[in-house]
Amino acid sequence: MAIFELELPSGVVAHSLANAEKQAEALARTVAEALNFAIETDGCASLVVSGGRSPIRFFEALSAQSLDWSKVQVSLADERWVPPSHSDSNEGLVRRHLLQNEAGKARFVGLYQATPTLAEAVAGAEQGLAALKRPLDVLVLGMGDDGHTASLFPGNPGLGEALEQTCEVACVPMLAPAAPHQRISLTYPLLASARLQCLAIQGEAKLDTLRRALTVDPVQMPIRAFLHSPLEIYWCP
Ligand SMILES: O=C1O[C@H](COP(=O)(O)O)[C@@H](O)[C@H](O)[C@H]1O
Repeated sequence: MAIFELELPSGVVAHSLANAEKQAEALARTVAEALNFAIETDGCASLVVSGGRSPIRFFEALSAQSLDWSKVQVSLADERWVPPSHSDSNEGLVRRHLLQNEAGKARFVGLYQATPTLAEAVAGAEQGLAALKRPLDVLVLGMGDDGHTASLFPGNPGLGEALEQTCEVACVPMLAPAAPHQRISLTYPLLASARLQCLAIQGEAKLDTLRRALTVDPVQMPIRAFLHSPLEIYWCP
């Protein structure tokens, strides 16, 4: 199934790239252009990226883009509640693959704190996120095979509220059903405030997930909440 066979809501743009390298380059160019535009117009820019297994090439392509990185804030759509040195840490991933060389001058707004409880870490992350330029300039989402995005996982008690446009908090605690770590996720209104919203996915299985998501409610498959204009999907086989 090619991405163009999906009946996407009007205003959702789909880019089909030949391979992961071309996907990373195309997405990095689009993101850098939007960040440069924000720096020119507002003097600074905010970028929220996702973790997981797939964004490494994109991070490396983006870190090589010509940008005044000292004027860019970088934060995360979600985090596992583990220290940055842990192999599952999204902060660690971003530090290793994006915040390198010139891009190391960007200001990182992390979500992890070494607190006794997850609730305290979420409260600390909420305070840190207050410094993030809003509305966001750029959001890059990923998507799990169950239709989760950021760490907005189906089945979590606080999910419905986190997906509401009226949700007043920037982040919430979440638990992934099949993964060991507790999580912190940004909520829908902050994520969806981004002027440029991109979803980066790879492989036919993720197109199947997307096709299913188009037929259900966001609480069943949270990516559904983002499947509207101005989303741009970057897909490769
Ligand atoms: O758990 C997560 O998974 C999703 C998807 O990751 P991928 O490696 O399959 O692309 C990711 O978007 C999210 O940030 C991450 O915490």
